[in-house]
Amino acid sequence: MIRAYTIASGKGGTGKTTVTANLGAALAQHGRKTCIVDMDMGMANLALVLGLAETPVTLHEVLAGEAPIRDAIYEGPYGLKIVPSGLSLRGFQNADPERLKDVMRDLTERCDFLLLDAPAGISTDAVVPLTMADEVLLVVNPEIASLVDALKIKILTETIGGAIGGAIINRADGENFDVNRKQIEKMLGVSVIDTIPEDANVRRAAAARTLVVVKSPGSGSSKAFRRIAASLAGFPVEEEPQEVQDGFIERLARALFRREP
Ligand SMILES: Nc1ncnc2c1ncn2[C@@H]1O[C@H](COP(=O)(O)OP(=O)(O)OP(=O)(O)O)[C@@H](O)[C@H]1O
Repeated sequence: MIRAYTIASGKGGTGKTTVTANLGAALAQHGRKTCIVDMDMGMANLALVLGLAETPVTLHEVLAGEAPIRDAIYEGPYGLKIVPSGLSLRGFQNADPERLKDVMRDLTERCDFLLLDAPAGISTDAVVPLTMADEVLLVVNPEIASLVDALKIKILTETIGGAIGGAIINRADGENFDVNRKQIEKMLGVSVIDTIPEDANVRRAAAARTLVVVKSPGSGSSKAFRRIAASLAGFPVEEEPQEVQDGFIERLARALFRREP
């Protein structure tokens, strides 16, 4: 059975795109056919985070009726399927709702898991994805401003008939919490699925146009992404992941060009 999740937050910059991409890759790594869709028509970050160089056809062209959805599906790590968005301020406002339904139906036929990366805020573009998935997952930072905005999204989702599947705390920085897990659960009235630590490896991976679960599988954030994937898909969590080994070419290049200090 296909499971569709919308990853939302309310406040911008909490880590929705990071969570969508890494969770998608962690599911794909476990053999789950997974498709992630960038529904943030204004920001279109997913392709950048995944290092996709050329995306001539995007969700934007598909919704405009200029291309079939299959032309807007690109392949990422572990066979993860990615539908990027176009840079357009028009967003869904002019999109034909029937076409959007067809696109989603087509995607659900191609995968076991569908993850939708929703835009921040409560514009039309942000509201549409809240109604489309089985469950909305709220990505929050452990700070009051993020929680207040997440609460607005929760209320909005429930008002329009959607369901909240839980919250994911991202960028939890050691002791540096405004609010702890229990307080977050009380304030939002939803359970916290897991906590992803603040992790410099996330930014290093982003700078290298790749994902932390690919580049640094042993890092704290990667472990959290795999735990969340395991809980969504119901497979056991691997405690000791294998670090990705450099390929032969990388090792050869290092051996040949190593400079002594
Ligand atoms: N756990 C983490 N540790 C360190 N840095 C992180 C973490 N999660 C996200 N980041 C960084 O925070 C920034 C914002 O993340 P991201 O783009 O995923 O947020 P977003 O909620 O999708 O933003 P927007 O609202 O603009 O779409 C990025 O630079 C990302 O690398």
